[in-house]
Amino acid sequence: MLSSQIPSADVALITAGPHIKAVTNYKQVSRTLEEFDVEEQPSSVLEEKFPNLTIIHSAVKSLHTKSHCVETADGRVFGYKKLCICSGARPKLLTQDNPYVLGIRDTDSAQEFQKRLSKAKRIVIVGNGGIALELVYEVEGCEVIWAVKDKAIGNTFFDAGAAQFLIPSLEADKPQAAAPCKRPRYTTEEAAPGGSHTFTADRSSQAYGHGPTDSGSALGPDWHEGIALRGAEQVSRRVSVEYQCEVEKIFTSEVLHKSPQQTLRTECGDWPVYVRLTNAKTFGCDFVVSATGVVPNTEPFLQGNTFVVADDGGLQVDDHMMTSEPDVYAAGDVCTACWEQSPLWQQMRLWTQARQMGWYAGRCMAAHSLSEPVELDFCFELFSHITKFFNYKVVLLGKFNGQGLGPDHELLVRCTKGQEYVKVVLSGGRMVGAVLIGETDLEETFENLILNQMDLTPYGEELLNPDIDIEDYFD
Ligand SMILES: Cc1cc2nc3c(=O)[nH]c(=O)nc-3n(C[C@H](O)[C@H](O)[C@H](O)COP(=O)(O)OP(=O)(O)OC[C@H]3O[C@@H](n4cnc5c(N)ncnc54)[C@H](O)[C@@H]3O)c2cc1C
Ligand SMILES: NC(=O)C1=CN([C@@H]2O[C@H](COP(=O)(O)OP(=O)(O)OC[C@H]3O[C@@H](n4cnc5c(N)ncnc54)[C@H](OP(=O)(O)O)[C@@H]3O)[C@@H](O)[C@H]2O)C=CC1
Repeated sequence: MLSSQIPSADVALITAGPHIKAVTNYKQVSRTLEEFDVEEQPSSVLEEKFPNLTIIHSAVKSLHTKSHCVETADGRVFGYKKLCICSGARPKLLTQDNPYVLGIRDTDSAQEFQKRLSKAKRIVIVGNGGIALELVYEVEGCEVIWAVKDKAIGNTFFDAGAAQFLIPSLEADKPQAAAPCKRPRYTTEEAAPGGSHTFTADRSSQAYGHGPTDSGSALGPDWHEGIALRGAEQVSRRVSVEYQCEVEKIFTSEVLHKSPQQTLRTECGDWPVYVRLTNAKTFGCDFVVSATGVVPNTEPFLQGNTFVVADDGGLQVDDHMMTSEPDVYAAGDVCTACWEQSPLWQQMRLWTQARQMGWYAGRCMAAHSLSEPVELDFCFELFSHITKFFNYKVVLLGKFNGQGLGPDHELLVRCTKGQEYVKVVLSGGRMVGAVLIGETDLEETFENLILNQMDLTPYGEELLNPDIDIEDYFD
């Protein structure tokens, strides 16, 4: 964005990763919903496209905001007039430095996971967000114990109703793989080697590194397509969900050998590692996946500077994506949006928002350099996200889980088992959010209804009457 907005300026992209990921096949689905692919491209492709762009492959070691320069791991120093920090985030692991606890973020950590999984008979997945939802559905040939803090699955994206709709998909066989995704996989130079419910259906373990040099880009959508997520057993999918519990303790078999708890070993079998949950159950397993959220990658930038950091560890940015340090902007997972937000938008660390923030930060940097005014982009008016869980298309709009609305809201739900789940959040008779699972075709109409804040009281429950073509009606 920056390169195209000010062709006369020298723009440098400094990255610790070996590849550049570029947005391709961008499609504006509706006013705020968008879909796009992300492809790895050689630096030369971007540099040819933008003659004013230079790509530097080295990690930033330190930032000196007073003297306006950054130092890279290979000892070079680059001065800047304006800087945007887009260093992403890393997994917030349950415990650091435990060789049996893995996080998944980038290509290397995904490959390490795949390698360890290929020899595993049982794994424990902790967390109830995006990565856990993807893994429990995709992993085959290995028993999965899924420990979630909540009463229902997928708390970061869904309410209990949607979770109920999705759960039968864990029991059923996966549909035959669709046509292979045309998008190039996220590969490095070497190709990747090939109350409880039960549903049957060498790099070191610090698989995710913490230093700036070993942090690659986050994987993003479809990362598991084209890589086999298969364990060592002949079973298909077998997931047991342990609800409303957290991890109390993780200990290895050596600890068990030395402890007087031999009975535990007899009960749980002989495993490399054991996880004790707060529901008093202990599971032995081959390894644990900590899918417990992310923490912004701010370290190399903080030392010696006076950034204001938000409670979640992100660099605070204002409505021009500016941090508290002069001439320093931030975008994507590393930042925390601290402007007065639209009542229908919230930050979530997602690919879509990273693209939108990066794009808008580029516009702001260019406008400020040219002393031009710039207004907060329209994309921050309404939260919108399209994704896929359990092979269903999922669209989330606005306050899709009634976030921040308190008890003062109403829900309308329409559900056809195995086909669609539609939930609308109404506040004062106006639509403020929606969850659409399946091919509902309602996203554009609902987006409009949310944006125009029309009083829907007269329609009542008819709003979700499947016999009314609501799209036609509101057109
Ligand atoms: C497994 C997985 C699946 C996901 N699936 C989805 C999905 O389906 N939909 C969705 O919307 N989002 C998804 N996400 C989230 C999405 O990938 C992130 O929100 C998004 O990539 C954030 O973009 P970013 O540019 O801020 O950070 P990143 O993509 O993490 O990029 C940060 C970049 O900064 C570089 N870097 C870090 N530190 C330094 C340094 N000191 N010096 C130089 N360079 C540095 C890194 O090498 C990297 O290239 C997923 C994430 C994961 C981990
Ligand atoms: N399709 C998509 O859109 C996908 C998006 N992503 C994104 O990638 C990033 C990483 O994904 P992920 O790691 O799943 O993060 P998420 O933020 O999606 O989910 C983290 C989950 O872990 C829970 N949690 C946090 N700490 C603990 C703990 N100590 N014990 C047990 N549970 C805990 C959280 O609960 P609580 O919320 O109560 O804190 C939450 O349920 C996120 O930004 C996510 O949005 C990832 C995969 C797919």
